[in-house]
Amino acid sequence: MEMPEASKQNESEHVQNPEPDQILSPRRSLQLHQRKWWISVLFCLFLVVAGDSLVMLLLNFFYVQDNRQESDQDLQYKGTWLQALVQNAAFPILIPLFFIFPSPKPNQETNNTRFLSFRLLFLYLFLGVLVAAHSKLFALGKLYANYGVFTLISATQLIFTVVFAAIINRFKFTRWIIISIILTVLIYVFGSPEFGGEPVENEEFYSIQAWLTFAASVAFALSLCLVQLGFEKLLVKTKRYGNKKVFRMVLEMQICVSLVASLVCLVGLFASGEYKELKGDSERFKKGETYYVLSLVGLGLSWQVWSVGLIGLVLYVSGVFGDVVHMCSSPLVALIVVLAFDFMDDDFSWPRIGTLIGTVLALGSYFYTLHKRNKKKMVELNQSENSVEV
Ligand SMILES: Nc1nc2[nH]cnc2c(=O)[nH]1
Repeated sequence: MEMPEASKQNESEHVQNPEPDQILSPRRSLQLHQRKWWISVLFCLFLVVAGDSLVMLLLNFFYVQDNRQESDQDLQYKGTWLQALVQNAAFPILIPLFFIFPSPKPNQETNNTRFLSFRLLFLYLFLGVLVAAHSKLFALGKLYANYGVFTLISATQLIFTVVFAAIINRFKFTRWIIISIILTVLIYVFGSPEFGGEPVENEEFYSIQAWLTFAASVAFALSLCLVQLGFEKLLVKTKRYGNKKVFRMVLEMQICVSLVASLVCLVGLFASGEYKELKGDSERFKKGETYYVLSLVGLGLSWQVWSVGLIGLVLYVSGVFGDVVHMCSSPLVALIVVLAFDFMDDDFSWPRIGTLIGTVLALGSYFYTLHKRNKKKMVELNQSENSVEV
């Protein structure tokens, strides 16, 4: 059969200009690929830890500056739609990055089918609503009672992530991953930072807080596993971005999901009437309205840094690993909060030093599994090369 002209041209271009990876031996190419992968993983890990630290610093700044002692009792529980909106709304800063990052050629056979676009659209819509829900629920949960109780209940997010990952992603657990998960839960519970948004004693609602935080943890865990499923089944397997996992996928996911989540939170802000309080809130801010706006902008940007890192870890490794890194950052965040704020009774004592050491062990044992997986791939390649030579 006669080959179409365009396809002939494509093929000859392909032969004349092979991709850099194709010039190298398979072994060298795998080595380079694994090195790039490690750099991407470490970069995303850095983003998650930096995002977590910045968010907690700015949240503490926000609530310390909010002059609640000087106003009527119950202001503490308002402003949660605003917090949920801030968690998602700064996504437009990612749009220029999306166009800067290179996109590999899409696969001609599978790209642009209507069915695929519909499924992807549905996934982004569903994830957007889920992210809006956990943003709002976590914001409420944090403000309803003691932060120690909040971390105790929100530690279940990792347990839910593990369960969903086993069901949805068919996640394979190793002994080292299980050790890492157990250590992470302990670190998160015992190494939590101080939080300036705690209510005073007569405002605490433990039973409501428990349910809200529980629901937030389930929604967060489900969103991580669905993001992973979306990457695997809709973006990578269908070769929408060629054969590779590329950072552009992370940006696409984050921009689309945050757009939907921001719209939901915006509707919540107006429908609940919370928007009417923004003026009073900004006037009550000790450092003045400019700092009120700046702290919200800073929070918005910090949440984006965190989310991009988290989704990056889901793409390159898994939802479980993303959650492990997020929760392991807790002792480091606690240390930064001790250094930055002068909260009563908040010091970096031996139990917290212990959680910091635990963090190294938890991440170390997960990294050990990742290292072993990479090594296994290299050994398999060597074996297949040897069997071809024989
Ligand atoms: N997933 C998640 N975990 C948290 N731990 C403390 N705050 C949060 C939050 O807002 N989201």
